[in-house]
Amino acid sequence: MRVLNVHLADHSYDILIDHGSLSALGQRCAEIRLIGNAAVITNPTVAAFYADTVASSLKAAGNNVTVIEIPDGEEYKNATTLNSVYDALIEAGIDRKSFIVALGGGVVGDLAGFAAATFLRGIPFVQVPTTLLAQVDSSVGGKTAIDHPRGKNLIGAFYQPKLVLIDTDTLKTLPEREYRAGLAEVVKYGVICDLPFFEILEKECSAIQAMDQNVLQKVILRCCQLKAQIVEQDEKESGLRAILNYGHTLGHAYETGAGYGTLVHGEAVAIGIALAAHISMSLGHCSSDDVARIEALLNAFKLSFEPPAVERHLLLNALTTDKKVAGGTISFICNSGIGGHIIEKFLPEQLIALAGLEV
Ligand SMILES: NC(=O)c1ccc[n+]([C@@H]2O[C@H](COP(=O)([O-])OP(=O)(O)OC[C@H]3O[C@@H](n4cnc5c(N)ncnc54)[C@H](O)[C@@H]3O)[C@@H](O)[C@H]2O)c1
Ligand SMILES: O=C(O)C(=O)C[C@@H](O)[C@H](O)[C@H](O)COP(=O)(O)O
Ligand SMILES: [Zn+2]
Repeated sequence: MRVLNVHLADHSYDILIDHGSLSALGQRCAEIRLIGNAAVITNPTVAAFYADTVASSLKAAGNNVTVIEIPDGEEYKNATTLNSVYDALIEAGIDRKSFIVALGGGVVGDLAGFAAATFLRGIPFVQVPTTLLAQVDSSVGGKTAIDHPRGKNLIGAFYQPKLVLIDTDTLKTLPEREYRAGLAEVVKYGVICDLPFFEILEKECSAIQAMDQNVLQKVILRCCQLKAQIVEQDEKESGLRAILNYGHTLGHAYETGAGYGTLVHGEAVAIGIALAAHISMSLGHCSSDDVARIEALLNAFKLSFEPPAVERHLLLNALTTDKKVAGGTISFICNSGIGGHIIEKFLPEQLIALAGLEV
């Protein structure tokens, strides 16, 4: 098992990376004194594969377990679903000594995490991520949220989990499209802060796509390490943490503009990364060779970065609600070469023009 601690004063926690570890969840929770009533929040797709294992493990460790299913899809990461979760938590008698388990991808993790942050003004929660994207990114760092029709993750809280348990075996049932989407966030880490890691991704591209356990676990560990290092320095995104938003400014605009669920998050991020790389080049922050390498890696992971046709006003609307907007200007994350970052500021209209999306 690979173990990584996220050091955050009085709310530090472990990330446990292994294969076949789902059945030890109850024991791992008990080790950090999470025992009593557990509410497992998941969706029908994930539940069909893993809810029994998780519920049995929690019961064997002495918990009463309630499984709460929410509909599957980004289009349900909203206030209506959140309210239905609050109803189910009340119905199940969940109290402040209880805990929530988020079993699923980033949609379940973000919504269940926000439910945990707000229910009874905050109860403990554990992340059990079952997509690659959630294992390398969304389960770590404490961003929890629901979407608003006007923009992604507009209602949320910074609220850290008590534990992240990553069982890489769960990826065996993940659709290929979702696995590929997760690789976009993996590429992000290399581009913004780790050239040697980017080079490993180039070299190990086939092994990663074949889900070679050893290589895969190293990749997940490296992503979690990089994210943890950034979050430890700037938990609530007053500065540095914004670099984790590389590829997301325009990516989120496409994800929202195309309609939630049309592009999955990682696909939108791949589009955003390619656009950010071109903008970085036009500002002199990287070379055309760097852009070609970034695009080649996205291509190698079969990630399309061709932006779909989305009307300009929809992109602009989404950009104006981005959480990085302050005083009308938006902070935009550029890559500096490969492995570095620079933050620029633009008006949303300028950004559309710079990205060549005027038509
Ligand atoms: N909080 C953060 O820091 C953060 C970071 C990145 C992304 N996000 C958010 O995460 C969300 C995207 O997450 P995602 O890519 O995991 O998508 P997702 O949660 O929608 O999961 C993708 C699909 O895979 C299915 N699935 C999940 N695990 C499975 C498994 N093991 N086997 C079979 N099917 C499985 C799901 O039911 C879903 O249909 C977005 O809402 C995004 O905004 C949050
Ligand atoms: O953890 C972060 O910080 C990130 O920005 C990670 C992103 O991959 C993730 O998609 C995040 O939810 C985006 O945050 P937002 O603040 O732009 O909603
Ligand atoms: Zn993301």
